[in-house]
Amino acid sequence: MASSNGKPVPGEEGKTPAVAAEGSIGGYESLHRLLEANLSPELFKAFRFSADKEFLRQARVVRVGLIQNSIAVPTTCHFADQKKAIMEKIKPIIDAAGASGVNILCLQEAWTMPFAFCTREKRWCEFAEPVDGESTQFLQELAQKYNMVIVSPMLERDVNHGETVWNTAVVIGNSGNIIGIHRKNHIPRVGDFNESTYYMEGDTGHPVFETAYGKIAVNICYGRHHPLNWLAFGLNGAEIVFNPSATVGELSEPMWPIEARNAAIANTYFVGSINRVGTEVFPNPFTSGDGKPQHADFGHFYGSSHFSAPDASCTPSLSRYRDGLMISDMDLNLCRQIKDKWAFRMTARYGMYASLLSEYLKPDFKPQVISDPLIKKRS
Ligand SMILES: NC(=O)NCCC(=O)O
Repeated sequence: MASSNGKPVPGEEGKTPAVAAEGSIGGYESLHRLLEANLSPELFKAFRFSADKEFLRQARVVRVGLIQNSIAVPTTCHFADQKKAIMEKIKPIIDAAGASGVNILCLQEAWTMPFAFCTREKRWCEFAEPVDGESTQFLQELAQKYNMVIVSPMLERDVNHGETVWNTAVVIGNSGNIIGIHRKNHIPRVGDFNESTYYMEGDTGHPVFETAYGKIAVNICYGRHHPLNWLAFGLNGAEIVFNPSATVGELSEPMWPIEARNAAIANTYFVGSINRVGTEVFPNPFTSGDGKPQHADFGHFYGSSHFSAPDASCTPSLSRYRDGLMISDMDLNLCRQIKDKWAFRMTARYGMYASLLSEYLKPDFKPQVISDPLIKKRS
């Protein structure tokens, strides 16, 4: 269940990705493991993020967990059986997190269902639940049992507003209470990620949830490509931002190890990145609008969940093809220490950017381009 020792899968050493074990990369569990083995920088070694000892503040070490998993049964099974099976599958992993003393745990995007938004079939909306529905109740019990904050990204049915559907994260406090929700801000329009067929851009802004263990926020999946989204959670004071995701190798794997680390550095907080694992095959084939043949799966969800820290360090990632629980201890004092060191907040020139953005939003905006007059003379 935990991450591997980072060595190539036996018998797969040095093989190209095409012939390696299902989903491995050159015989390594993940891209992080490949980099770790071949570059061996200190920065790839941390499972514990420490901070300098302070005289006037106690250390604020929290234990944080991330769960990545494949679906439990085929997507052709009865919906009720799929929901039941995924809960049964995830429970022992949450139990393991609880037994390990995890304080804050985050699950993957839309964890209660297959990531069926590639299909554009509306029947998958049946998986949507009210914020206080079945999956939340299931997690509330576990949160209370283990005195653990749990972040539950799920498909929400807003019964009070015309039964609308949202991609939502429910934040459950360590007493089993619902602290609040955040709805995904940026909805992808790329590849087979046809999520805009199902739900709209979120209306909850950039909430930071003050929990018993620290200030946390949730930047759901595609929001990780938007630096201002990361910034806004930082401006509201987040110390840990989770990025529960569902993304496939062909589309985003080269970006995956970079974006979260960059966000952690630029915004001086910790980031917990989570991705699904495996290939989910759907009953009916669909097309991607690119002239290529129809297909019945999204591609390979490459896992590779990991933590990034404000000092540019990060953990190795979990496997790109197996379920996993990543646990890391982090001293949240590091956020302020790095703020003091680098002064990114103080040097940020927010006013200058606010003026540019407000000009940009006007219909008569003209980009600030100064042309070389000689170019015009020549043409
Ligand atoms: N779930 C989701 O938003 N995926 C979009 C693809 C990506 O951002 O890599």
